[in-house]
Amino acid sequence: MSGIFCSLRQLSVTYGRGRNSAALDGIDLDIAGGERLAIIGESGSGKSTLARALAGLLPEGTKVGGEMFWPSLGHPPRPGRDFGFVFQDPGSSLNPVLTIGEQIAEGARRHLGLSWKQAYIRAEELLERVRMPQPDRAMRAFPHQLSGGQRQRVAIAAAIAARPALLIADEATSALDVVVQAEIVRLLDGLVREDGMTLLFITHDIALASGFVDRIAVFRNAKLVEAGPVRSVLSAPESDHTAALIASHRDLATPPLIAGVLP
Ligand SMILES: Nc1ncnc2c1ncn2[C@@H]1O[C@H](COP(=O)(O)OP(=O)(O)OP(=O)(O)O)[C@@H](O)[C@H]1O
Ligand code: NI
Repeated sequence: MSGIFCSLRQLSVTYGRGRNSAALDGIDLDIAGGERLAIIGESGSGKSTLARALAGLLPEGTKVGGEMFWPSLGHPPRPGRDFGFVFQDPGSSLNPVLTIGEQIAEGARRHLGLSWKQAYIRAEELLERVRMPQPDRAMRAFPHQLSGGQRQRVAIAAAIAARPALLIADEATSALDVVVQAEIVRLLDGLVREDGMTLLFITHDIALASGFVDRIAVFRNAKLVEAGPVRSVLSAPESDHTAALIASHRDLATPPLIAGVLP
């Protein structure tokens, strides 16, 4: 897939009641179909607000200005169908009283029009794709019986069950230890490549993102500071803020990371 997947023009978002400062202010950004785009920024810079705006998940009473275009979809994305969301805490997206199999199958059944039987077969295939150990047993397990990394694999399987065009990972690896973090990043990278999905990888960790994304967009105080290919942002950042973010990760300067940590 290529071409523009989504165009933002002067997108502004102000949450309702008692807030007069914008959470996003005049954002111009194009997202190409099939690209892996990292959204980087400090806490409160507006990263999750951008994800919610794209997904149409802003709370009621939020003021939205500017325009959003979806040239290839032709309509705003439908939750669960056109995009999948993976959050920091899979506990919040997984239902504690449903088996892993039930929750993954539900999305496939509803959005792809499969029978329960077909949906269960697809759910087990998805658990294999996210490299869940013993997928047949995992189908019958409940979320609390899994480790944090395994729950995140399940959340990813559920997010891609309906073959979305866009996958949004919002701090999806932040709660995991570095080894599991690297595994989940490698998994996401493989899945979006295989399926030609567009990936929005939201993180405060520029080093982690730089290892596998195509482009980086840096946010600060509701504004887009700069956006560009990983190499140019890392080697010649336009803003002092980006330079400072890079400087705080000395290991970013080492060639293996720039060349990609993922062989
Ligand atoms: N539901 C909400 N109602 C009111 N204000 C909100 C709401 N959600 C976020 N904000 C405010 O909007 C601004 C941007 O928040 P946002 O969650 O987008 O930042 P972020 O970059 O994702 O931060 P973090 O890295 O901590 O997740 C912040 O000032 C935040 O307090
Ligand atoms: Ni956030």
